[in-house]
Amino acid sequence: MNRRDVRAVPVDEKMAVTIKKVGVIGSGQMGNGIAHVAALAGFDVVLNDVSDERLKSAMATINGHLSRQVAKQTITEDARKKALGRITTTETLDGLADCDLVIETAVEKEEVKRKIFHELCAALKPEAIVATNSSSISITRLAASTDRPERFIGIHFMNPVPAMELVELIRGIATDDSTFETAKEFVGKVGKQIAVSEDFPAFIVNRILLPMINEAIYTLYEGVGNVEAIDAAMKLGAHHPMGPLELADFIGLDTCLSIMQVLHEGLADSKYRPCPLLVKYVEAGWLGRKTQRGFYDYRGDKPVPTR
Ligand SMILES: CC(=O)CC(=O)SCCNC(=O)CCNC(=O)[C@H](O)C(C)(C)COP(=O)(O)OP(=O)(O)OC[C@H]1O[C@@H](n2cnc3c(N)ncnc32)[C@H](O)[C@@H]1OP(=O)(O)O
Ligand SMILES: NC(=O)C1=CN([C@@H]2O[C@H](COP(=O)(O)OP(=O)(O)OC[C@H]3O[C@@H](n4cnc5c(N)ncnc54)[C@H](OP(=O)(O)O)[C@@H]3O)[C@@H](O)[C@H]2O)C=CC1
Repeated sequence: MNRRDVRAVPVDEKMAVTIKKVGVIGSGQMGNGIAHVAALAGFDVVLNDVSDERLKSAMATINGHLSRQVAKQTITEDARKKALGRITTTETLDGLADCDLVIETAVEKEEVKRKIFHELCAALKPEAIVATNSSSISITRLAASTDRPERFIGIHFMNPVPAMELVELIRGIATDDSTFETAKEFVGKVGKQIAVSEDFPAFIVNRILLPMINEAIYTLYEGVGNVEAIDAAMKLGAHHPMGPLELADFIGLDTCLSIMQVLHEGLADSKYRPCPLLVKYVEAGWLGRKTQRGFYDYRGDKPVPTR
């Protein structure tokens, strides 16, 4: 049977799912953003994280971003209130039991994600779809840690979620057509465009973007330019909206390093070697904006370069 024949097999109607309730695991910048756009689009959202403190701060952040949209008149005050009202929070994966789609957005560490999927699947109904927002990790490998590889998919949002138009969709080797179509419909409903990527390390956007950021860090490491010069060069000389070092701080230096490690290991090519300076910043706990320090120090009134 060739691939076309496999795709022609009708899906089991009993297993088809209509997405009404969306679970989001991890309330960091991506989880907040996905909860935000899904709630605005009318989905009920359950946001999960490991502590209540994190969840409270996430709800405040989401409200802040929604309020900014009200101030800019991109949404109404009524839409803000309704969206916030659609989001509930939970500290346990059991709290996601009645979700139709769960999107995992915890840290970019394979062992953390595998553990989450193992626990999550035990709580979920069999027809529910499980997705990961991973930036780089093999969808096929993550799917294999679940009880439903055919109902598992990569739904990769970009940061900041409310502002970026693109979502990458990545099928694992076992992802079935109905899961792909349901994910595609969901992405359309939250107002984003899709790019379909094959399941290779870091997919499309990060395969191209992260080596550029890593090269910018090498440029800093080798003393070709300082932080200010490198960012100004790429903003003014290549019309990037953010300089590569500012963008690395925005993404999170831990996430940048994890993506480079996945590229380096997965493609076994020395051109993806993470810059030792990136490793040093992560080892220092200087992870960028989220820890107030990275290539810039954000503790004062305005960001100050750290090199
Ligand atoms: C690592 C991965 O796996 C993949 C990735 O995501 S890689 C990262 C991809 N992202 C980028 O490259 C971002 C590059 N930067 C940009 O495009 C722009 O600097 C930016 C959109 C972030 C901000 O643009 P700007 O013109 O300076 O800001 P501003 O006018 O204030 O904001 C534009 C919109 O973004 C929203 N926004 C900005 N920052 C935000 C944030 N942190 N969270 C949520 N929304 C945000 C604003 O609310 C605004 O929304 P509306 O259009 O609804 O009003
Ligand atoms: N940053 C970016 O630009 C993008 C990131 N991504 C991907 O999205 C995912 C999340 O990234 P991002 O939001 O930036 O990361 P953050 O570090 O901002 O947030 C991760 C969140 O997940 C929480 N968390 C950790 N372990 C668990 C767990 N076991 N259960 C529930 N929550 C958990 C963290 O809590 P605590 O801090 O307490 O550990 C934190 O609140 C990663 O896979 C990343 O690669 C995708 C696109 C863009």
